[in-house]
Parts: sequence; C-alpha cells; structure tokens
Amino acid sequence: MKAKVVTIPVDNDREPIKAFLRLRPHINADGPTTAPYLQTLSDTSVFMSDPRHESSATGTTHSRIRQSVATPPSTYTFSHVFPASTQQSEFFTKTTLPLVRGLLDGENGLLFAYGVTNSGKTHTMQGGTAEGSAGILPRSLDVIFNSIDGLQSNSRYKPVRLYGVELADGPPTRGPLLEKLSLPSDEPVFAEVLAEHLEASTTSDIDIDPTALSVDRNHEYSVWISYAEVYNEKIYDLLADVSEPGNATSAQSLLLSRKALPIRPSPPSDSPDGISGKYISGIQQVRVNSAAEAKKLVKLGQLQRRVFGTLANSQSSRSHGMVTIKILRKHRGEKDEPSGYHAARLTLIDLAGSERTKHTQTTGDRLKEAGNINKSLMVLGQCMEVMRSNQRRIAQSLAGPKNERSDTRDVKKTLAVVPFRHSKLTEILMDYFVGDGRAVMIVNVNPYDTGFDENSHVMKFAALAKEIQTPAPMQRIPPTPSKLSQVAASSIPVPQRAGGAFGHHTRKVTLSTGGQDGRKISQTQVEVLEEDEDPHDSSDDDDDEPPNALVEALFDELENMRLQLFDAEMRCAIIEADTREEVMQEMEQRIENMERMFARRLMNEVEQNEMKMDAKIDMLHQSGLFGKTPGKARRVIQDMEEEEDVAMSIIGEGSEDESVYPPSSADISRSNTVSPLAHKGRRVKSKPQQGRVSQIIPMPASSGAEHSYLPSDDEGTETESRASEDVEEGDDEGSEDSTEEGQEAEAEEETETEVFSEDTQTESDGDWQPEQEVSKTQSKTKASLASSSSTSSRSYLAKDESEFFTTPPSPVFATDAKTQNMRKRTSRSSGRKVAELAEDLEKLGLSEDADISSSTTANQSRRSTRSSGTKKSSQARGLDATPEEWDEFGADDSAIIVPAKSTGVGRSESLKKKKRQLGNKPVVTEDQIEQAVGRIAQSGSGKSIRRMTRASK
Ligand SMILES: Nc1ncnc2c1ncn2[C@@H]1O[C@H](COP(=O)(O)OP(=O)(O)OP(=O)(O)O)[C@@H](O)[C@H]1O
Repeated sequence: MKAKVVTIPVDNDREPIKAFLRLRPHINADGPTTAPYLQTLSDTSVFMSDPRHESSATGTTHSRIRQSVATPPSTYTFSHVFPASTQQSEFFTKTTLPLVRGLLDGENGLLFAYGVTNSGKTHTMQGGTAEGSAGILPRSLDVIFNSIDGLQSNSRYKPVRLYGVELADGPPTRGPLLEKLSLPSDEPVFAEVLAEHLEASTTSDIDIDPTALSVDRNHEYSVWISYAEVYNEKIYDLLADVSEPGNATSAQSLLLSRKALPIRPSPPSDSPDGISGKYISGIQQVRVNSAAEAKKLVKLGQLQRRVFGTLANSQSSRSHGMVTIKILRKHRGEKDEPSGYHAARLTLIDLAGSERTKHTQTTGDRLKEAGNINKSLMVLGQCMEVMRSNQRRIAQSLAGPKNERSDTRDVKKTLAVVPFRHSKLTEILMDYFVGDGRAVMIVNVNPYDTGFDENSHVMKFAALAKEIQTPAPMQRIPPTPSKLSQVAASSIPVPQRAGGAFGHHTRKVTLSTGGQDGRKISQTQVEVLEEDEDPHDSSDDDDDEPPNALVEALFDELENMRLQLFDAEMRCAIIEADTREEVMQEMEQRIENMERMFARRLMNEVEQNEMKMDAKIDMLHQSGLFGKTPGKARRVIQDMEEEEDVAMSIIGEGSEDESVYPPSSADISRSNTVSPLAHKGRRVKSKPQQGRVSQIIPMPASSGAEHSYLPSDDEGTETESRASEDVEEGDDEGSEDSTEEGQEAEAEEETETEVFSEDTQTESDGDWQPEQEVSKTQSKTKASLASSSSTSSRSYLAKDESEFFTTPPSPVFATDAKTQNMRKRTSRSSGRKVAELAEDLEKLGLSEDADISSSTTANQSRRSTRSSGTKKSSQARGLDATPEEWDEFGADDSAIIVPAKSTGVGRSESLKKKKRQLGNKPVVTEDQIEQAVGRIAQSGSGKSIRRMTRASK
C-alpha cells in the first residue's frame, strides 16, 4: 500500500497534558439501561448532571435527602470532545499523530487512556477486529514505519535504560518470543498456543493506516519495542521468555514463570541534558523492522498478559499495560558511536479500570488487585494535584511588579514533594511529568451503562490533568550526593526496603484458544509462577552512583513513613465515607418515621373534627334549637366547644407518642375514654340543671360503661326485656295511631338496621352483633340509642383505632379511606340517633301532631338517607318548608314552643294571642321538653316515655 504523506503543524503551545474525551457508543441491541446524564455542549465541553438531582425536583423524601449527596451539575472542558460516532482513524489523527510527529523529531511522549471498566480504553488503544477499527497503537506503528521507510539503520547499537545507548553483543535479535516461534521448539504446548493466538488475531493486520509523516531524511532510524505490565504494584516484562525447557508438567499443562523487575534511577550521564528519570531495570527492548513485526510482538505481550492472569479471569484489564516505542536516531554525518545517537520514546498506556473497590464487590486477591489499581490511579491524581499547586506557586512568585517578586529559588525550596514514588506507575511515568515532551490523556466514558459517580470521578481527574504544565528544563538539575537531603524525594534513588516482600506466587490459569472459524477450542492449563524483584540484583547498576548508607537508610525510613501515612489516610477516608453513609441512612429513616407520625396525627385530627361536627349537629337537633333560637344555639355550641377543647387537649397530650409507637390495648382504652362523644355524655350528666335545654341533653354515647364499648350479655338481656315490656304496654293501650306509627317506624328501623348490620358484620367479623337482635324488638328508645351509640363508639374506638394504629405505611391513602368510612358511619349513627329522639319526642305526645319531633325528623330526613316511610310521614305533615320559614314560625308550624321564662303571667296573654293567630295549636314550654328529654336520656325506657306522654296530656 502506498503511504500518504501528511504534514502536521508543529504544536508549539505548551499545554503538556492534553485531555481528550471519548464517548463510547451504546453497543447492546436492547437499548441503554439508563438515560445518558452527559450532554455534549460543544467540541470542547460537556455538561453532566446527576440523575439524583432531577428525581429530587419532583421526588420523594428519599430523593430529597439523596440530593444532599448528589454531585451538583457541572460543565467539563476538554481539549476536544469526541462523540460516540468518531471513527478510529479520525481519533488517532487528532490525538496521537502529534505525539508520533514529536517522536520522529526526537521528543518524548506519553499517552494514557483512563476510564472505568468497559468504557473503551482497550478499544481505543488496540482497536477491534473489524476493518478500520485498528486502535492508536497499531496505527502509530504503521505511521512510524511508513515515515521512516528507507531510512532504517543497521546499527550495532542498542538502547539501554532511559536514554543510554550501548553496543550490542551480537546481531540484533527479534526478541526471545518471536525467535521461539520461528524455531523448532521444545515446548510444543506453549508454541502452539502462541501460534494459534497470533493466527486468530490477524484481522487488524490488514487494517493498516496509510499515513506517513515527513521526517528529516538526513537521519537514520531504528525502532525498539518494550511492553511492561504493572500488576499488583509489580512490574513484569511482557516480552520476556516465560517458559523454561522441561517445565511441562503434562501434555496439556505447562509451568510458566516470570520475575518482577525493579525500577532504577537513570544515571544522569545517559542524558546529554542531564535529565533524570527512572527506568525498568532488565526490561527487554526488542528491535522491530516493520509494523507487522511490531504488532506481532505486541500481541504476544497481550497473550502473556492473558496467560498470567490479569486478563484470564475476567474480561476486564486488571493491570496497566505499557507499550513503549523507542526510536534511536543518528545523523548520517555523525560518527557511529553512542554520543551520535539520540533516543526518544513514546509510551502508550492502557490503564486498568478506574472503578472503585466498593462498587466492584471484590474479595481476596481481586480486592488486593483493586486496591493496588486504585492506589496507583489515586497517586497519579495526587501527583498531578501537587504539580499543579507547585506550578501555581511558582507562577504567583513570578507575577506582580519586579521589585515585589520573591526569589524563585526560595519558592522552589518550599514546594511540596510530588509523590511519584508512592506507586510503581507514577514512578515510571515521573520522567514524562517533570521532563520534556508531551502528555496526552484520553478519557473514555460510557455514559449509558456506567454509574454517574464513577464517570464524575473520571471527569474530575481529567480536569485536574489538564491543568498540569511542564516545568522548564532548567529545573531538572541532576542530583548530587551532597544535595540529596534537600531535593525532592522523587528524584532520589529508591533503596530496596530491608525485609521487603521478596517471594514467589503461583497460581493456575486455564487458557482457551481456538473456537474461531470452526476451529476446535483447546484449553491449556498453565501454572504461573511470579517472583518478586531481586533486591540484590545489581546487574544494571554498574553506572549508578555508589549509595550512601545513611542517606539510603533515611530515605528508607522516609518511605516507610510515607507508606504508613498513606495507609492511614486511606483508612480514614474509607471510615469517613462509611460513617457518612451510615449517618445519611439513619437520617433518612428518622425523616420517614416523622413523616409517618405526622400523617397519623393529621388523620387523628380529621377524625376528631368529624366527630365533633357530627356531635354538634346531633346536639343541635336533639335540643330542638336548630334554626329556632340562634342565641341559644350559639350558647349550646359554645358549651360544646369548650367541652371538646378539654377533650381534645387531653387527646393531644398523648397523641405524639401514640402516633410514633403502636399503642397497647391500654392505650386504646385510654383513647376510648377521651372520645368527645363519651366526654360529652359524662360532662352533661355531672352538670347541675340550669334550665337550659342544651345542658340536659345527654349524649347516647355514654350509655355503656366508660371503659368498655362492648355490650355485656346482661345489657342485651335487659334491653330485650325492656323492649318486650314496651310491646306489652303498647298492646294494653291499643292506640291505633301509635300502632301505625310503630309500623312506620318499624319499617324505617328495619331498613336502617339492614344497612347497619351489614356494615357491622363486615367490620367486626362476628365478634359483635347486637344490632340485629335489638332492632328486631322494634324498640325505639334506649335499645336503639344504645345500639347506635355503642356501635359507633365501638367501631370508632375499639376496632378502628386499633386498625388505624397498626396500619402499615401509605398513611395518606389510609387517611382518606378511613376518613370516608368514619364520615359515613358517623352520619349514619348520628342520623339514626336524632331520628329516634325525634320519634320519642313525637310519642311523648306533647301534642297529637307530634310537633317538635316532626321538625327534627324533617331536618334529619334532609341530612340522612332515610326510609321512604319517614319521608312520607314528613311530607304528610307539610314539612317541606325551608329553614327560613321555620325560623319565622318557630320550630315548626304545628306547635308553639315557649321559652321557660315566657310562661310567666305577664306573657300568658301574648301567648294566647299568638296561639290564636296560629290556629290554636298546643303550647309546649321548654321546661317540658327539657324534662322529657332528660328522662329519656336517664331512663331510656319506653315506659317512662309513655308516662311522660300521659302526664303531658
Ligand atoms: N468507540 C467504540 N466503538 C465501538 N465499540 C466500542 C467502542 N469503544 C468500546 N467499544 C466496545 O466496548 C467493549 C468494551 O470496550 P473495552 O474492552 O475497550 O473497554 P475497557 O475500558 O478497555 O475495559 P477494561 O478496563 O475492562 O479492559 C468492547 O466490546 C469494545 O469493542
């Protein structure tokens, strides 16, 4: 394929770390599981809003509380934002090509992909298998070899350490693994695996990037590849030979071993600029002559990564994979000696997923892995943070008028130490951050299936990285032993810790190959042995400066203390996070309880108000003051309200506790005693009679024992016997009218009883059925009053309250339903009571026309749904008049009710006159009504009513 030469403008802006955001497309056919919380605003910015914020705007208490922990919406700015539709080639051209340009010109470059698992880091770095999907790494190799085509050297020199160049022992090799593949091997199993793997992954080999960059053709170039893995804070060479002859334990099993490599400081003599840094001691740097060879080598490295477990057990990368492409460049006119060579490198890192341990729910080895991944990424973030703050301080010291500026050297002495040494990853990358060259950070985000918190964390990290500036080269003075105690720890040789964890770790890995293009799947059992780095291995240290024992010991101590501090900080952070979580949960729980409590209180109040209102209406009707004497009615209401206030205040005192905790049976009976109905009964009875009708009207609710709303057998029997007595007496008298009225009332009673009994049965479930029996006796006095009042009391207080207090959550709906029920029952029972009282008064026979009661009955008939019989009798008496008409004529148009004080001699004349005007209707005094009603309430028997009737006649 003919290479296409492109010219890249040299990027002169000093933005050392460029941050590019790449959004991953949604790849599942079944659609995203969550709505994207990330919105692209422009080519350089995105807006992220926490979904918890949105739900809290309309949501529940939970979400309101969550809002306090939700991250506020933020706009993040990047060097460029690449939407999900971005092609690999476009992405490569905009992000990596400038780095490749720099590499060919002799500049160092670093590119790392950061993001949570499954966000597309590996896809970005390596690419996919489809055509055109090759990632940054293969494309970089393509561009390099396209560009230096015909300019490759056959030099005998090889790169060593970071910047060093040495004469090679023999002819350049293709690396032990590649050599092994091309030679007959003693280890058929591993060779087979390697060969098969390479064959299976050749799809991207046809996917070659045709880009070529123009290079200085006066130079000759050689390309060297190294591939390292940082796993569990240990560094392994992925291109090293891992199998040893005779290690096969069986036909299908193989023992593979590898050894961790130490990090060493690069000797300043290596670099013409005196640039220091750290290198992986003993790592293979393999010369490659073509892009295809380089890609093959990288794939072998990936296979090793898989074999050694970091990719074998899950789809997710658990290690940081670092591919370094080094180019040795020499001017053709220069002598063939080390000083004529210049080394530059480009490191491409596929970082492990940045998800937090807490979310992955890992344990054991995986937890340790995750801890180390988190640690290295956290330290990377810390390094950036410290570098940024140091840079700010230097910038501040240079700002302002010249005479006010502080000495930069003084400022530098006070700069914070960048904690590169806290993790292996940052230790290796240190050189890129403090040295020349460019750094690019690619932030991979999958906005569909990844949690908001995780991606928000990634965004913040990127924002931080973007602010780092490279210090000027003059600051990178190589350390000398005399200055060691003053300079940053990061630039000092790392002493190996005494008693460090030097040992071996073995584990078994099953490696599957084949299965593609109809090939058989073959599984290989591999036992892997990992050795820690040898602290005494000094094969590469020949050029290092002799260590100073005291300084080494001091740094050893310092390092230990740093590690301890770091561990302590980590522990504190975890404890703090856990505590916050706990406190938040507790708060949520409390608020929920309070919400429930207030709902119950509200329900209580609604109930009490209903009962109060019904009681007032009942009292007014029973007293006959409804619409008759407004002044009196007002007084009655006032009295009632006073009594109710007392009752309510008693209820109120205990209500809070009752609402929070379910009441015991004792609580329920206590609440029974403070029922407004019950109170009224007691209070009225205990008051001395003062000639006011309202004060002698008893409430039927007090008919039973105060503490028990369930009728006793005795009571039932008594009621029955009284009822039968009534029937007998009624027979004796043999009044046709009363019989008719009795039948009418009976019909009415039966209708009501039917309805009522149904309710009672449903609600009480057979534990209480007094009404059917009692109502059958057609007693219209105490029995019916008792039944209605006791039923209402029972159903409100004994049954419903207990139901109410044990009602599970959803109080709002429960309140509505219960309130409706209550309202129905209250109106039914109070209607019933009033009607019966009216009929009693009618029977009282204060007049043949039963004047007072008819008014009450008429009113009641308007309020409650009564039987047609009642309606008929009411209409027969012409009671369709409006309330205004009743006011005008008195309580009704068939009797004259005279206030007690109006019965004096002086008034008798005017009364007679009035009586004549109204057609000689009977005169009834309030006293008479008062007495009659009082007796009804006190004795409640049919007998006394009849006695009163006779007496009044
Ligand atoms: N830009 C993209 N276009 C199409 N598919 C993509 C893209 N990015 C990622 N994918 C697909 O998403 C899946 C996950 O991507 P990938 O393995 O690269 O994630 P990762 O971040 O490297 O995960 P891990 O950290 O676990 O290794 C893969 O199947 C990959 O092919």
